[in-house]
Amino acid sequence: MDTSAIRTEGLSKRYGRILALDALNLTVPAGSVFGFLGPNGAGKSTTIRLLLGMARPTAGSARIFDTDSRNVRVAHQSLAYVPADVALWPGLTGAETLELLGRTGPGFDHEYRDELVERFALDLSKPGRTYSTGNRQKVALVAAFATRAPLLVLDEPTSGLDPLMEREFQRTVGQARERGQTVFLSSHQLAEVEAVCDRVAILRAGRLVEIADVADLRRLHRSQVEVTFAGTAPRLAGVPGVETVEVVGPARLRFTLTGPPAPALRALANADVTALEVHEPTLEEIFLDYYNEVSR
Ligand SMILES: Nc1ncnc2c1ncn2[C@@H]1O[C@H](COP(=O)(O)OP(=O)(O)OP(=O)(O)O)[C@@H](O)[C@H]1O
Repeated sequence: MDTSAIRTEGLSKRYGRILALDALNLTVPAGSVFGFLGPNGAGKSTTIRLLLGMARPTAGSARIFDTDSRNVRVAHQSLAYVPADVALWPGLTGAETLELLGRTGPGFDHEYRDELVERFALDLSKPGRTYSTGNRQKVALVAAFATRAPLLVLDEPTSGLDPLMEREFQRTVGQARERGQTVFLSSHQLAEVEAVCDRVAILRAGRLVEIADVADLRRLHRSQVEVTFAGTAPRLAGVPGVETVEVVGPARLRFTLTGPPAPALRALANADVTALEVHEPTLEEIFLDYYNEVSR
């Protein structure tokens, strides 16, 4: 039995002359919270459509647990999906909508659903046509999280939520992780991905440019280091990983550090360092680095 919730092999999709997705190899371990990032047009929604069996791959394949994603009837017994643009039935109330979605999904935890309705401050008595974008998103989120689906596929699920609700969303993702559910989260909100995801994939122009644990990504990318010293300045020229050394005060230097810090630490150990500050890059800085690098 495969322990991945999602596994794609050479997954490709062509729309006429546009290669929207180019041989994607992606493994999402079961039980992980996985971020799926990329600028507009990178191929995120195309990937999600292929995973859901809503589009057919031009080449390659995708599996949801042990089922080919084209086998929609079986694959959807293990997943719940929140689309980027949630459309609700205009004439059904929120309560009726949740009832309906509960019956079509892979099972429903009614008690948890009621708790989520409270936490997301949802008024279920109104008809769908009166819900704002954010409230439609909340209905879809509650419906998805209240299933016992082993895999939740969320496509930009919080773009319409206010900061309080965003916090509630993050808490709910944490609870899904505790239950052992897998969360696949496509998002433009990098702080959100940073807060909830264990692992991320970065897509650009249909290609995977990075896939790594969030902690490793931070470690491998540029950190800003500030050193205060007494006496002679540490000699940092030519030290592997050290770049753009700047003097920022009479006894203070700043430099960027990429990769393992050992060579820089050895160089600093030879000086009388009185203070050391390391600023690790945010996911946003890392993302912009990738984006600028490949668009240059
Ligand atoms: N049905 C379609 N017909 C033709 N081209 C398409 C179709 N769907 C997507 N594309 C193209 O495929 C590429 C990837 O689009 P996709 O919607 O997957 O990107 P995305 O990463 O989801 O972007 P966004 O962040 O803006 O939602 C784009 O160049 C897009 O124009």
